[in-house]
Amino acid sequence: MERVSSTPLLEVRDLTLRFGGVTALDAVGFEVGPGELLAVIGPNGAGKTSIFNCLCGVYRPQRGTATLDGEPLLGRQPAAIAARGVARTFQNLGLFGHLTLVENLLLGRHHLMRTGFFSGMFWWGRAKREEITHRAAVEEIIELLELEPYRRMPAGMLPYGVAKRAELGRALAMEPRLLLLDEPVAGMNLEETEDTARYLLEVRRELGLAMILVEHDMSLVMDLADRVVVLDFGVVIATGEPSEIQDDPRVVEAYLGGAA
Ligand SMILES: Nc1ncnc2c1ncn2[C@@H]1O[C@H](COP(=O)(O)OP(=O)(O)OP(=O)(O)O)[C@@H](O)[C@H]1O
Repeated sequence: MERVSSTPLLEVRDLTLRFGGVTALDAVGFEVGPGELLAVIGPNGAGKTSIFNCLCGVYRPQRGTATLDGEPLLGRQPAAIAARGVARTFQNLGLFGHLTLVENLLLGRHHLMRTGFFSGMFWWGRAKREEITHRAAVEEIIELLELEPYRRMPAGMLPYGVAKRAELGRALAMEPRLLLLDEPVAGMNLEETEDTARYLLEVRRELGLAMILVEHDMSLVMDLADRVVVLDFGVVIATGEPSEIQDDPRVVEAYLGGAA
């Protein structure tokens, strides 16, 4: 498949993260082009989630760089990284259970809101206009992900597959430039998995968003990814298009080794 652009949106170089004696990431490097969907795969403990935690500012790697459109990401606070356009979905859902779906999506836009509570009281005209804009943006996402029937339902009461979709919606509400998807189909049945693949393709088609997908479901990875990075014990052992990766002996070995 043709690469989307030659200028990368995200460039990760030499990323190295250690926990005591454990090297979770060892000089990891990869790029994501604008609009590209890059999958990161590897056996349990290979370091996939650690990459996300570094990119989001949760972990501080000992070495390496990560730039988004040339701007450094590492060393910043998670909120500052989110404000620069990196959004993430969580394996175990990052929704507030007692808030409705719409409220959760509005919260996702918090960093885009310019009117605080007090200025909202005094400048109600501007605050009102701002709220209308944010609600309209949220409604567009609800429509895109076909979440209309669940708008007013507390997130904690959503069926699992719908909650995962709402989680995707919360991340999209942040208007990211790069979306990090952490096992979006974990725990889903086949039908929910196929639905999720369809929604991800739709998001990509409509928004042209660059994404990194960490996922154990190989058929989803092979169907959706433009390129795949394979990690094993914190080291990148292969990078390529899905068809190239599938037959790579190092990849087969890493997976068989993991399963043995
Ligand atoms: N906070 C931490 N403290 C200590 N060790 C950690 C921490 N986070 C990750 N590790 C270690 O770093 C390595 C990589 O873990 P990571 O969770 O990134 O792997 P993964 O590929 O996402 O695994 P999985 O597929 O099981 O989610 C593992 O050896 C793990 O035990």
